[in-house]
Amino acid sequence: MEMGEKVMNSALSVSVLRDVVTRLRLKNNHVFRLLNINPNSKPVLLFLVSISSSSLIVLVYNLMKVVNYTKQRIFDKPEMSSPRRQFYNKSTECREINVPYKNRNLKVKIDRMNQDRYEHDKLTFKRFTRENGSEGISELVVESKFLKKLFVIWRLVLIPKVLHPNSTILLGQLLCLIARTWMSLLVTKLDGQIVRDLIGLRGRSFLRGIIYWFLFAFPASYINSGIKFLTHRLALNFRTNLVRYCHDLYMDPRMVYYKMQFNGNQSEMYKMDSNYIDQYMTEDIKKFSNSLASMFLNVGKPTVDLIFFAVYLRDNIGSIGIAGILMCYFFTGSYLKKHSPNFNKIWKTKTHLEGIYYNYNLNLIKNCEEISFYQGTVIEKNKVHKIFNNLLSHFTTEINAKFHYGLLEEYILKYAWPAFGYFFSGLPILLNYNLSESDSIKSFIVNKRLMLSMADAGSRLMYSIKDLSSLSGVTDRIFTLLLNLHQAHDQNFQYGLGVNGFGSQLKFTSFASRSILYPNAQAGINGTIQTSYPGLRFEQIPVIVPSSEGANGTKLLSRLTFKINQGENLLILGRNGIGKTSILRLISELWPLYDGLLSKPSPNDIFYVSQKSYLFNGSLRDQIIYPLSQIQMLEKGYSDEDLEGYLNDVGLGYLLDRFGSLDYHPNETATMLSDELIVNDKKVKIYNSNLGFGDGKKNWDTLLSGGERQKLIIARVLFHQKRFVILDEPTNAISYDYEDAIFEMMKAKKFTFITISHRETLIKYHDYLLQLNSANSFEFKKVDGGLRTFDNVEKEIDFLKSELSDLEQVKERKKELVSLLSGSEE
Ligand SMILES: Nc1ncnc2c1ncn2[C@@H]1O[C@H](COP(=O)(O)OP(=O)(O)OP(=O)(O)O)[C@@H](O)[C@H]1O
Repeated sequence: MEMGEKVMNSALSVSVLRDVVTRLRLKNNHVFRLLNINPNSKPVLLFLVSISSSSLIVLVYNLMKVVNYTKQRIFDKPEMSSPRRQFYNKSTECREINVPYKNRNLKVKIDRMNQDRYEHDKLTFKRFTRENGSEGISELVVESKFLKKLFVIWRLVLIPKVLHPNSTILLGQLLCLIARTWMSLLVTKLDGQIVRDLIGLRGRSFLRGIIYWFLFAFPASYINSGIKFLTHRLALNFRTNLVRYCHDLYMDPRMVYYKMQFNGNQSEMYKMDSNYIDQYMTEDIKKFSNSLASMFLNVGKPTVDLIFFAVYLRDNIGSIGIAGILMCYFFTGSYLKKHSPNFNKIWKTKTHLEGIYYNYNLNLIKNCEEISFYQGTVIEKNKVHKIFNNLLSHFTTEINAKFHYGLLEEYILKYAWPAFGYFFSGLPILLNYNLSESDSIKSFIVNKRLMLSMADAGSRLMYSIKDLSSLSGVTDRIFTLLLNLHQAHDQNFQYGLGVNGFGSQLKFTSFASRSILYPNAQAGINGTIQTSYPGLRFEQIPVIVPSSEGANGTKLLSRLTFKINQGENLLILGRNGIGKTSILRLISELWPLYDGLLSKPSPNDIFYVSQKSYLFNGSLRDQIIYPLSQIQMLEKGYSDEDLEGYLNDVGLGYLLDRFGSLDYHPNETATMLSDELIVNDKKVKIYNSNLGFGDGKKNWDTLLSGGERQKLIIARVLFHQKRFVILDEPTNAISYDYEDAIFEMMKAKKFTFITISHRETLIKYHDYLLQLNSANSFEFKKVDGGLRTFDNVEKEIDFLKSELSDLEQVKERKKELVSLLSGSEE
């Protein structure tokens, strides 16, 4: 109803306007005559065009709203909602996600990831590194490879094809800029006319000039706001493209977010500290998008102005005059540029130091409890002061450099250039004695205004060098980010080699050619991984920390060999730092297999539990079902009652009483966002709390104790019911009685589990023991009914002897203590 009214109003406004125009132009022609206005003059026409086009835009906008509203009413009935539609829309080949907006959920469509595109783009980056080498950091005001890098980002991410919405916006921006400059010329002429009429005491003409001025204001305001709107829109589109591109690479199943730490670019040109990737992905992308979008405005506007004004001025002051002005601009501008500080370097250092300062504060918040226990306030304060002082001294250097440059800049751009303007605009009047006084004033006003506008355009162009310099710095950072992401995303990712390994097929090259290219990386990734194996088998596998040294890197364990079948549980024991978790990293393919054969079940049949309990910002339910969503859980046929059962199994049933329900979210506002959907023919309420919104004040890590967190993770294991579970120290914070119950339960539920632990007491729940003694020594044994089995009698005798000697030592110690106690009593 409301829509209909809006359409009617817009249609009415257009017809009323047409009516008014006809009346004004035809019937009331005498009004124009009275005011001395020409109905066909540019101000009148421009005024009418801007009014009618804005009415048209309002009409089209409202019509589109009505069409969309009707389409939604007819096609998107709520009862037709299916859970699939929420995540993957087959008809449109895109993913839909819910984004909270004004107390409701907006469905945002995200195009499906096109792997081929990224593989193709990778080639461009590889070619770039090959052709441009890896020279040191640029000392120039604008980075030496700036344009090349910008071109790569532009072509691959910002505007990947000619017919792209962003090209349309750019074209619109250019047209608006030309229109604006043209209108400035008209206004300049009008300005001269008004002053001439005033001096010549021509009242009616003066009044006409004022009316024209008011009429001009309409199209000029439209165009100025249009330029600003298009600039903001373009910046937003650039940012969206870049963020999605980075997320596609970073959040890939190839686990780029993990591998980034091993991407060791040594060259300054491509170096990136993965600890600060958050700053690259958030702040830098935002800065890059904003400064690139406004760069068109900052450079494009004065350039268009300069060209237009110069051409127009040539008619007034002649070619020699205009050449003189431009020469003055050129020489003073070059002088200024020569004395400009390296804003590119200044900006890059500032960003880096700010990143360190920001990360330090983040770390302090994250570890506040630990630091408080250690009473580490003083040392932390010293550290933060040191970091801030570095930032402060950089700011001081920057301010000083800017001050000196600013002096020169102000003198030349603000005062010298307008002085040239006055001089050259006065020349025609001084040299042309035949002009009347009012005509020479008009000519002077027009020329002066044009000169000042030209000087202003020139100085804006010079000021934009500073912007260009910081754009060059941020382009460099964005290019480095994309390059590093592509390197870590490469199928043949060469750990630790960075640019040297990017694009090289080390795996397949001959030993001789490899040692010439990379003297340290003398052996590549030669291991074989076999999946869908009904068990776990390690055949002659070395455990090596990934690095540029390749297979010659730090060897934690050598030639590890063991095998278990489905249904047989394994315990891995060993001292701290021997490489237990690293075995898990090999199985999950986070680390490369440099040699040997690894046979493992299909990835869908394995569930990994890491040493640190990973709990995140979401509801209690989300913690149990991670990494599934609530809809996926319901689709699989699980209900909240099942989850409550798992919580009871691990002894956390009381959490339901404490928090009220599984919907509990540490951040209450997040649970308010809900959706009703039909899943498996049942109407269910879906909470979007797993979107991760929260104020961060309360989280599961602070709400639960260490043991409770581990129990919650075990509930997660029970929920997923994968055949193979690999657990890294899963119960080290859980009391012995519950540890017993948990392992018994997992055995009863017929999980095949591989446990990494220090606790020998866990042997009784396992069928096999892998005892890691040192880098070159390990024992793999079958455990029988909780007792160790031995390969030969000698070994069993040795074991019993050591146990007996331990017992003897204990007896001796007991005697000593008893005698000490009796002595003290006496
Ligand atoms: N990304 C890495 N870069 C360099 N060294 C690493 C890396 N990850 C692990 N290491 C080293 O590998 C060694 C084995 O680590 P791992 O985590 O496997 O030990 P662990 O046996 O599980 O020890 P713990 O029982 O204390 O958990 C450690 O000395 C560690 O410093």
